Amino acid sequence: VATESQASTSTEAANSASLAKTRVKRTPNDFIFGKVIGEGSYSTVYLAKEVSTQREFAIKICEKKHLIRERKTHFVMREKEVFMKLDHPFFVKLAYTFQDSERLYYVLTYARNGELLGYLHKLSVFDIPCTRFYTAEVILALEYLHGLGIIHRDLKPENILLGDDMHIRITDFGTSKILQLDENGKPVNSAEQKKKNSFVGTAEYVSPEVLNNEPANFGSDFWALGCIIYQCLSGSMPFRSGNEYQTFQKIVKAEYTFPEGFNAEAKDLVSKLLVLDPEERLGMPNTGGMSALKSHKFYAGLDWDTLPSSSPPKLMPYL
Ligand SMILES: C[C@@H](Nc1nc2c(c3cc(-c4cn[nH]c4)ccc13)C(=O)N=C/C2=C\CC1CC1)C(C)(C)C
Repeated sequence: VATESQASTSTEAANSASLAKTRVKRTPNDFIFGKVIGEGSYSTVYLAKEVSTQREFAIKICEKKHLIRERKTHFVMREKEVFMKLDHPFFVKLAYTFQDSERLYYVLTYARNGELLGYLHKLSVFDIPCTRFYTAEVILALEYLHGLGIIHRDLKPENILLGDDMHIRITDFGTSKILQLDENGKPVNSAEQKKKNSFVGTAEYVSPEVLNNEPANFGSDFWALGCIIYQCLSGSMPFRSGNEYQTFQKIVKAEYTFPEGFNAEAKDLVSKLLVLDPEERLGMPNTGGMSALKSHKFYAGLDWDTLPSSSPPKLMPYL
């Protein structure tokens, strides 16, 4: 009996030790820092290698003094809150966080194949299969995100990264909004949720309602999706203009045109997303929700359920 109980205590000891190991806080010395892979508005993201495992990560570093001076602490808190909620293959994951006296460190997935935008610039436009595939992955990501009550609010090709497997990894949640949902997954209609936006997205992708200083809603992400589909197939942005003011004038009037030869099904889809009234955009409850968006003829024949495990189409330059 003694040996048995000894055995069990030693296994317990081993388990709790291994548990403790995963909980032990890392320090900057556990990593070798490499190139800067991106600058956020109050942070820098570095490529880094974990010494003990040789695994590569993206590490976001924020200066505490700068955050406090710029009153951005709530942004990093919100971002961490969002990352802790996310558990889906199409999003960058937060592996660990730690801090030293001056800085906060966020250890995140390194999306080895970089920004979708990089491929779009290299190829200038995507063909129909690639546009269908990658925008469908964005739709699945939005379905998951909105299901958690989270609005991305700054969706754009720079924030759609690509993993080793060439599936998407969406990132940059510093400016997301978390809505409280009722039992049917609908945003609760509260004063808090009607609060004005403390943030405006990137000019070319920002929605009319955000420019009119109305609260962002899930529709704001569908507007950005419309801009992204247009950009994948045309190589340019629907509301691009000489300067930001002119761009905003076009957005609030949903004033844009399609280039010659723009795919007809995609034209129909984009025209149902770039709609002034957010409630009337495809994907919103009034127009049949996510299932209506997923059954649009542009995605005819696409198997939504196997998408995350399917092999992505080759992003090929036109011959
Ligand atoms: C949009 C974002 N850009 C990026 N954010 C992240 C990357 C990332 C990687 C490349 C890349 C990889 N290979 N070549 C380029 C280019 C841009 C990246 C990554 O791997 N892992 C986590 C990231 C972000 C985590 C999130 C907390 C900020 C900004 C500019 C805000 C840094």
